[in-house]
Amino acid sequence: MQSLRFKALEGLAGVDSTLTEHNGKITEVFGSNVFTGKVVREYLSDEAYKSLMNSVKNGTKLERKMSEQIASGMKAWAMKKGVTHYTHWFQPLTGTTAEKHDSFFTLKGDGTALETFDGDALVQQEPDASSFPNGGLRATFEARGYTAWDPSSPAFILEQAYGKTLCIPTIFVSYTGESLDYKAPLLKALAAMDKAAVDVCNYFDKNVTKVTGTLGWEQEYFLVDEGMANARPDLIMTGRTVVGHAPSKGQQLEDHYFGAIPERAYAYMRDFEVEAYKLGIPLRTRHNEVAPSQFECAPIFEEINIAVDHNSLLMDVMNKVAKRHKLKVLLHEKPFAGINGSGKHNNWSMSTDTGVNLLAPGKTPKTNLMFLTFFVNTIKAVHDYADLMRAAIASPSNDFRLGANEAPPAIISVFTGKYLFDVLQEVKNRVNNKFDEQDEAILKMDLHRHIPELMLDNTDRNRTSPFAFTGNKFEFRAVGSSANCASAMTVLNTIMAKTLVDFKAEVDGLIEKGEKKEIAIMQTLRKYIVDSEKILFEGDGYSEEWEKEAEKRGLANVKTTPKALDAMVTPKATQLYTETGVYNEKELHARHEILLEDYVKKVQIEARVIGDLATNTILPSAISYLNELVANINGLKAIGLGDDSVKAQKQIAAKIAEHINVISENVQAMIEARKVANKLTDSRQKAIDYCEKIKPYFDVIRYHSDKLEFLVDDKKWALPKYRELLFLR
Ligand SMILES: NC(=O)CC[C@H](N)C(=O)O
Repeated sequence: MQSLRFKALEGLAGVDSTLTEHNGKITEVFGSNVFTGKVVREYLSDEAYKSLMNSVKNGTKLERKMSEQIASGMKAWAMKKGVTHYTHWFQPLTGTTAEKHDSFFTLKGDGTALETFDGDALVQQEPDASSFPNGGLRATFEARGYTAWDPSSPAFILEQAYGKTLCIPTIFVSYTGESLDYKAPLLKALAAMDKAAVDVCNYFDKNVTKVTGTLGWEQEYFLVDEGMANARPDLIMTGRTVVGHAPSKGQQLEDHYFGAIPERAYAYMRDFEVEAYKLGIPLRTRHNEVAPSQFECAPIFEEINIAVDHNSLLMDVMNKVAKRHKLKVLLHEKPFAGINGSGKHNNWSMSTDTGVNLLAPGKTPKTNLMFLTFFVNTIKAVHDYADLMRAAIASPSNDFRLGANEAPPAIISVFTGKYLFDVLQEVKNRVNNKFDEQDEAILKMDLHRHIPELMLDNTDRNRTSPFAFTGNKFEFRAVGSSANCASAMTVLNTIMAKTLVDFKAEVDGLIEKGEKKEIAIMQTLRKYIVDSEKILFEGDGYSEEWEKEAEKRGLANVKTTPKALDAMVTPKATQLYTETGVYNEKELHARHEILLEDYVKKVQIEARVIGDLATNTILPSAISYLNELVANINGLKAIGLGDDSVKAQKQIAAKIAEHINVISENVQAMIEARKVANKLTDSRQKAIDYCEKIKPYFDVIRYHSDKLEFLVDDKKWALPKYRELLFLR
């Protein structure tokens, strides 16, 4: 029987990349499936509209009467668009989105069939949630979980080939109120940051009443022909290739980055973009990324909560649309060894309701000082809680990516660019005890005039930095491509909230002692710069010198997830999260537990896939070729040829036999190691065991398998090769 690999290779030629989707203006479709803007006005009474807007802006609870009206408006809108079902749409800790559809259809007591959707159904639902990760928060016998409407993220309609569903973004909490999803803590972190930042803004501008966190993510991904992906059980089961000999040509010619987009990928992009536009996801850019078959898309930045929802939604849409194009989209951080992995760089900033981006250098001395305040506080926050930033991006898949191929290392540092680095030094050197308001120069530092220099730093930005300032925002580059941005954003906004609260307390303290406000701010900023400057790093994050230097500076370099997660449950983290109200202690421990379990399960699945592939795919190919060689060697000898004539074949046969042995032994040893690890009851210890005792087998098995791939007759190799996966489309 022909192997799937060769069927897939044959099938490739028949792929049609014609573009059939919407080709008109984006504005014609943008937001057409979202209950927002004009349609909300159209379908709601003035009263309901006002109370909804108020709830969106200030997080106030909606009166029951209002939610009835809103539900009825939403239903009318959705039904006009052909929707039959609705669902609460949420983001449990599985890493994917969740939906459970209910129809509008109902039967009344007298048998009348009606379509209904009331306020209760809008506001709260009780999905049977026993099977979501909960880290011990709920026993299965009391597994009730609630989804509750988040009015700040608009409802939308998901279109599938056979129907349309009204989706209501919700948070997901346990019966006892603990959060079980990504969104609930994120909303709390954003509220904490808002309050703390407004208080600090008011030093400079009394009119500021709200500060919103903003996020612009960049989604990197790979595209592989579906037929070929189907012939790689590792890609299907784990999202990455666990074996694969390096292709002769990889990314060394640097010819893919920003190159002409291949027709098939382009058709796919256009198609998912249109779907995204309908959902109000403001995609703006698309391009080829560095690795062959790697691409990126990015939207215009949005309010964090919405941006997070949009990214989760887009990942779903990308998966679905890929099917139509007979493609498989890989969102894994490192689908292919040896070439670039995929990140989801999170561009983060904060902006005021007076229209000021707090991380953009201002035009006047006053706004400059405000910029400097938020800039330095961010650096201080990252310095003080670098371990939590590391934990926020920890996942088994991101572990493969960090530290190579333009992905930052595990050491958390901040890149400011030379100009601002010098400004910080200047503040440090000039703001001393004698510093007073006479020192005009420093208070009136004209950062705005230096924007060209800032921009230069920005374009020259450091690709090895996990957290880089890029002119008017920070780019958290360490976030992985498959991650839910909420993890990174919850941490960042929480640590920002806490740092700003402490900052304000210090400044107020100085003011109470009679210090002038600007001087008090400057002095506190100087202190913060001194306290946190060891986190600043402008050089090559991959270099050995940096590893050594970072160690000298006392910066952590935690390379693996199980240990990186320790940071979540330290007394310092507990204090941070309880003080800011983002997690209570129970929730924190549950989350830690969930992430450890997730680690174990994912590494366990990989180990199984590697064992399976080695045993029933790789070794049989090698043995079959070995049989041919042996037959040939015997045949040559039988016709009277001497040892010399079979020399090369004997060498090849010996090598193949050796690789077969090593693989087989290691698969066996890995299974034994798993049995030991599986008996451990402590999740942390189990995760560490999986990381340190089981994962090392992956590399050994892979090494020998890749050698076999090189030696064995190409026709006998069942798994599509890197050169095919990466270059044929
Ligand atoms: N050019 C780039 O920004 C590459 C980034 C890289 N793919 C990463 O893993 O983050």
